[in-house]
Amino acid sequence: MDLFDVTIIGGGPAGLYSAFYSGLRSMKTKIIEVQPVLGGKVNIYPEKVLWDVGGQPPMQAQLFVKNLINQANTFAPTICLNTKVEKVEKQGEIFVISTNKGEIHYSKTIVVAVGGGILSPIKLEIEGAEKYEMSNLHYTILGLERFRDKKVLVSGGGNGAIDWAVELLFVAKEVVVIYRKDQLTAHESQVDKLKEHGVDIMLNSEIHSVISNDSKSAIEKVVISQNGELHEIEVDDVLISHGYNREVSLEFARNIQPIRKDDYYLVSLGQCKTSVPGIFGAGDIISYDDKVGLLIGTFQDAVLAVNNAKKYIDPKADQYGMVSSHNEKFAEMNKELLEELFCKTEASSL
Ligand SMILES: Cc1cc2nc3c(=O)[nH]c(=O)nc-3n(C[C@H](O)[C@H](O)[C@H](O)COP(=O)(O)OP(=O)(O)OC[C@H]3O[C@@H](n4cnc5c(N)ncnc54)[C@H](O)[C@@H]3O)c2cc1C
Repeated sequence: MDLFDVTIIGGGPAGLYSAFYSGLRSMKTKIIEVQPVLGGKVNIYPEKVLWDVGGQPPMQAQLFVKNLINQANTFAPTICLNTKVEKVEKQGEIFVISTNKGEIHYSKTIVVAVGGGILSPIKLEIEGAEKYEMSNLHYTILGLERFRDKKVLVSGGGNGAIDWAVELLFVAKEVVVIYRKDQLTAHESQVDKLKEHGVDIMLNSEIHSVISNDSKSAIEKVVISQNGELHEIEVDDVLISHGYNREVSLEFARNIQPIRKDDYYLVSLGQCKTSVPGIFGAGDIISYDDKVGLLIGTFQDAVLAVNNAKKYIDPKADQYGMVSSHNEKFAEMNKELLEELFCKTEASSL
């Protein structure tokens, strides 16, 4: 039996940072991820610029994911892609994890980092809307250039929608935002940017129907219902950002059953509240008072989960890992990095 100290279910930001941190704590680590790539839901906004990750310069999400994956690989965890965890059981002291491939994985502890689960965007509920997905109806932005000099209607008022609207300001000819509530719910500074650019923000508004071109392959006009009145708006592209449906199909054996609050697992100091010890949680899937569903939150969650997993396996272990500047695991790597930096400084001063 190939027994791991910790098996991390989900290879998004929380799972990736957990893998780095468990390596730091000398734990034999495995990540199991259902998608063919690591990075979690950050992969649905690859071109978005992230400004709010502490200590990082503003960077596109795809570079952030690349950095996260590199960091997660520091201690060479075992990584299983295209593998969906279907069931977790505990036999004696060991967790037995079954996957959709019929494989069984064995682990002393589990970190649940399944985030939003398996995501699919909430689609526009208009009959036949799917046929425009091949042309100008979008649920995410995979390349901003596509929208250069276009008039784009963005439907949605949360952070996802408004962040996209702000990104579009720099390429699109015109951006119009519509939202069904009477107030946008996104971060204030982003909303302010839209206002500064004079973006037309229609509140209490929903898409009523769409009017297509003669070939019926693209949306030409969107009919908006606002306070009972209908308005037609000409568009080049429509971006729907109404959130995501989540499939959280991970099953726990009857004798485990984590305590949930809505769809989320309740944790205390990284430990999932279940009837058996040894299951920890990190990232968007967990809930505790004032939990922040942002990237920075996932890192703190991961550290707590891993430190407590370490302590569970070895009660005599330190509660915290040594900070990287003092940690002997990095001594050789630090030397190499510093030498490289020194050479660069020498070269630039010549
Ligand atoms: C449009 C959008 C924009 C955002 N912008 C920002 C931003 O600017 N700044 C910021 O800080 N945060 C932002 N966020 C939030 C941020 O992306 C999340 O907080 C973060 O991705 C959560 O990481 P996670 O690892 O907990 O979950 P996820 O990223 O959801 O990763 C979970 C992983 O688990 C996998 N998984 C699920 N079920 C299983 C299973 N049964 N078996 C195996 N694998 C499984 C999934 O495939 C996924 O890869 C944004 C989110 C969205 C949707």
